Amino acid sequence: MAFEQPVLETRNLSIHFGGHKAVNDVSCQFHRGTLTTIVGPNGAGKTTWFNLLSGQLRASHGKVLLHGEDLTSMSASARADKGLGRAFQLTNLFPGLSALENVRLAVASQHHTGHVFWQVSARRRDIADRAYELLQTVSLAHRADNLVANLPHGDQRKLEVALLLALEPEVFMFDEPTAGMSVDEVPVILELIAEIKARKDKVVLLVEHKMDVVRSLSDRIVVLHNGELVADGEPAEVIASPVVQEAYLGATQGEAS
Ligand SMILES: Nc1ncnc2c1ncn2[C@@H]1O[C@H](COP(=O)(O)OP(=O)(O)OP(=O)(O)O)[C@@H](O)[C@H]1O
Repeated sequence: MAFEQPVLETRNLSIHFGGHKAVNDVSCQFHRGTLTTIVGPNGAGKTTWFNLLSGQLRASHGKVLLHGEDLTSMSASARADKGLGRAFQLTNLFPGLSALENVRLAVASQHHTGHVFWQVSARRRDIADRAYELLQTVSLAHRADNLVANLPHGDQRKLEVALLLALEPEVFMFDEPTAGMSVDEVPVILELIAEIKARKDKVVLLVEHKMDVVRSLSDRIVVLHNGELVADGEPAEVIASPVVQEAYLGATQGEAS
């Protein structure tokens, strides 16, 4: 693994809002088959760094590379086409369509076949089958015909994961995927993330505050504090490090323990 080229890399990635350095000089590499959790106290720069990766924000300085290709000046949609997939906390769902229609649209966007008449109906069938299969994967088959606007919050979050799976990205980015979910809904999402990790062919990046989740899923933890990368390594080692204890005890007492 150490000799493999990284799938994703940031080099000196920075963004400044006026004089405030929200992300400052962050360099790290992510390899295929790994799950890395980005932790840090509130305001540390985690979401901003995600935004710089996915293209919602443009860097003031530094680079984002995917397989060595510089994506830094590309739009968010161009980066998504290249393989950077991000779950967007419900903003990419169509509330007026059913759960199945939402997934079908995402699957259809990935199927580029010809327009020969006999191919069209076979293609439609494939897309519908795949969409239904993805709903089953996220335990939402029973909600297939429900309008998204009427789904409980937890089901909407699951649907979002189905949309992300439909896009078959190479890099999965999850920003607090279980936020706002009831306790009984959380395991479905965590198991899905664990399954993606178990496939060993993807890069998974997770922003997460809950330390039990971080511990159970992560191969590696990156710690941001005041926009800077202050620790990066194996979970047990990073969690025990003075810099993490201090960062967490300063802002979210008890969570790092
Ligand atoms: N568009 C913006 N303009 C000005 N300041 C911003 C902007 N976006 C983020 N910031 C600032 O950058 C810093 C990092 O914010 P960010 O949301 O990335 O932190 P975070 O680690 O994700 O926090 P949380 O855990 O609370 O979600 C904060 O001080 C925030 O106020």
